[in-house]
Parts: sequence; C-alpha cells; structure tokens
Amino acid sequence: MQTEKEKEKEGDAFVEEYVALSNFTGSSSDQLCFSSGDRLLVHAKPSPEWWWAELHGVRGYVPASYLRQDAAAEEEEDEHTSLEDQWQDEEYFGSYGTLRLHLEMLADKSRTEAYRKVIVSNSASLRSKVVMDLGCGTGIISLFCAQLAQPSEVYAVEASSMAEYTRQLVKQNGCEQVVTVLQGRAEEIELPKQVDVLVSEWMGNCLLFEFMVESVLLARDRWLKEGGVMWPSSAALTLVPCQANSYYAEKMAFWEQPYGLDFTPLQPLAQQEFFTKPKFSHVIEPDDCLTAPCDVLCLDMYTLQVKDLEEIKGQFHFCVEKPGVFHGFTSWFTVHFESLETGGATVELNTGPNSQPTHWKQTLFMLDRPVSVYAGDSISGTIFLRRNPIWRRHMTISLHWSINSSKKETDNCQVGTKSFPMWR
Ligand SMILES: N=C(N)NCC[C@H]1O[C@@H](n2cnc3c(N)ncnc32)[C@H](O)[C@@H]1O
Repeated sequence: MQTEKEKEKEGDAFVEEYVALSNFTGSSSDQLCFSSGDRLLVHAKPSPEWWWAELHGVRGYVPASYLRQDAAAEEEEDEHTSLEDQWQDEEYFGSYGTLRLHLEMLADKSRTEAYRKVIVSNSASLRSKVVMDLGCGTGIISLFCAQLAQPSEVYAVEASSMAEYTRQLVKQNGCEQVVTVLQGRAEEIELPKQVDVLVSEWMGNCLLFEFMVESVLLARDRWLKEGGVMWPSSAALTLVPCQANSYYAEKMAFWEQPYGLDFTPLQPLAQQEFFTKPKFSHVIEPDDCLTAPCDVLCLDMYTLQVKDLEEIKGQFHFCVEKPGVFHGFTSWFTVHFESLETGGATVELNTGPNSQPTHWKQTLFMLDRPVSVYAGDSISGTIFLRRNPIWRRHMTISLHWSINSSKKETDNCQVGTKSFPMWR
C-alpha cells in the first residue's frame, strides 16, 4: 500500500496547464490569487470545486470554475487522475476491515445501548418497515432491528471486508430472513427498494471527522422515502472554554525545571508539537468547565446538504462563572433520534462530560498561551469547520475569540485566533 509520502510524490507526476478566465482573490491564506489570463499549473483535483495549483512558484487552492484547460494541454490530460485518493478509501476501509475499531465501538456501551434504546422504543412502529443501516460494521444495529422489532427488511451496508463476517453474524443469530448484508460503498450500491428508515452511526471525532456524514446525506437523497426517518435525526456540536491544568503541566510546564535544570527554550517546540492539533480522546472533568457549555453547530439531517459541509460557522458567547485559567476549548457532540410515532419520546446520545463516557470522549483545543479569567468575564467569538479541499475526510477547525474583562478599570479586551488541522 502506498505511503502518504509516495501518494503525495506521485501526485506531483500529474500537472495540467489551465488559463484563468477571470481575476480571483482568495479568502484565506491557503488560496491562490490570480488574474484573468494567468496560466496556472494544476497539480491535483481533490474535489470538483477546489483544485491545488501553482502560479509563479506559489501553490494554493483555486476555484476550478475560474479555469479553462489550455487546448494545447488537453490531449496530454493524465487519464489516471482520480478523485478517489482524497478519500483515502483504501486506508480508511482497510482500518475497518480489522476488529480493533469495531471492538472499540461495540465495547462503548453508552453508544451501543443508545442505538438499542432507539430500536426498542420504536419496535412497534418498525413493524413491516424497510430499514437501511449505513456503515453497519459488524451489523449490531441491524441485529437489534431483527431481534427487537419486526421490520420487513434491513439492508446492512458495509464497504469494508468486515461485511463477509457480518453475513456470518447475521446467519449465526438467525436473522438472515430479515437482514441482507450488502458489501460496498453506500453511494454506489443498489438497494432493492426505497427505505422507511435510514439509521447510521456515522459520527467521528468533533462530530464530522471522517466526513462519513457525506455518505449518509447521499444515501438519504437516493434511498430514503418521502417522509422517511433519519436516525440520528439531528446532531449538535458543543463547545466550552476550559482549564486543562494537568495537560498543560505535562506538556508545557514540565520544561521549566526538569531535574533542577531550565529547559524553557524547548517550550516553543512543545507548543508546536503538542498544542497545534486538537487532542482527541481528552477527558474533561465537569470542574474544568469555566462556563456553561454552548451548542455552536446544529445539523438537521433532513435538510443538511453535502455542499454545506465545506464550511460550517458557529457563534458562541460564554460568561465566566468562576476564576480560573483559560487553557483552551473542549468540544463534544450530541445526537438525537426522533420517534417514529408523532409525539413519541426522542432518544439522545450525549458524549459530553456530564453523560456516560463514550469512546469518543471529548476533543481539546489548546491555546498558545493560557489566560487568567475571572467570574463575570465573557468569552465570545466564532468557530469555523472548514473541510479540507484536498483530503476529503479531514478538516480545519478555526477559533476566533475575544475575552472581555469584568473589571471596570481595565477595558482590556484580549482577542485571539487559532486554527487546528484535523489532521491535514
Ligand atoms: N465514525 C464512525 N462511526 N465510523 C463507522 C464507520 C463504519 O461505516 C463504514 N462506512 C463508512 N463509510 C461508508 C460508506 N460510504 N459505505 C459503506 N460503509 C461505510 C466503515 O467501513 C465502518 O465500518
């Protein structure tokens, strides 16, 4: 299997010349500015909308719609270009072909019991319904459907090689009359019929990482009946400003006086190495929260569109409740499953610090410099989740904040901004 380096190197073998049809001024530092008539070298076409190009030796993202292929270069077009690389499907589905991740998900009782609760509390309404379980993995949700309710059909769709074993598990548990396992990508497989319910456990770290949600939306548009139900029905990303004393001590303060020596010249390195990317699987204690949390993004799974995933913006305003050190922000997500019966109870899966722990835990975004805050201060700003135009399962989370001090005599309003690649 190709390493990432080889993939990127091989990517350079692909170069096409395009002519700019009009001027373009980028809206972020990773976009290329150009003028009408400029001749750009396109090195990669990660998505139909955004390409990776070069002009006068500088590389950046360019909007494909602004470019026309130079006629002369047309016939040399490299027919080997593929948009698949950017989904890293071989690596992604390869990782789900082994038990490690499935064991982690199945061992997560909070997650798995939530899905079982959805099936149990809707078992009567599921009678004679047609269900699609997208990304079924070992098939646990499909088996719950067949065991705890009486749907007429469950299509268990799984792209990885785990599907072969899922078929065995369906047979082993006597569910083959109801559950049909289809191996393949949900975007590509053919179902025998439309479905009444599309259920999926698609959530990644920080809700969207892996961007499996795109597959769920495409399947919704293609296979969900008019009036059909999406499980989850909605999803929310929650944020809170927090202390992270032990993490800060472990990664940064440590260099102040190890064995009585001054290692502080290493602190810029430590900041770069440990605080540049988000920290997955962080466990925030309720006491670490400096304010009440705030839902910064709310996704409606019935109306959300794939194009909306390119950039999602959220606002926040936090009121500091107690003095402490503002080390960073912590995020988690909550999903809701609406009842098949009008007015029926909604089931919630909450991955936050006040709920049962899950394998996602929480995600910590460390600031470059901690700030002391006091009760009455406020922290407000915006969060952007920008999908990576090249690596389609990745994104960058950008936070912009201002801290307004409650102390009258100081009108200091400290502002800050930081972007965290997840992971590219
Ligand atoms: N973050 C998660 N919940 N990941 C669960 C991913 C599970 O869904 C499977 N999966 C992800 N995307 C797809 C897709 N488009 N089609 C079929 N299976 C998929 C994947 O192989 C794994 O078993």
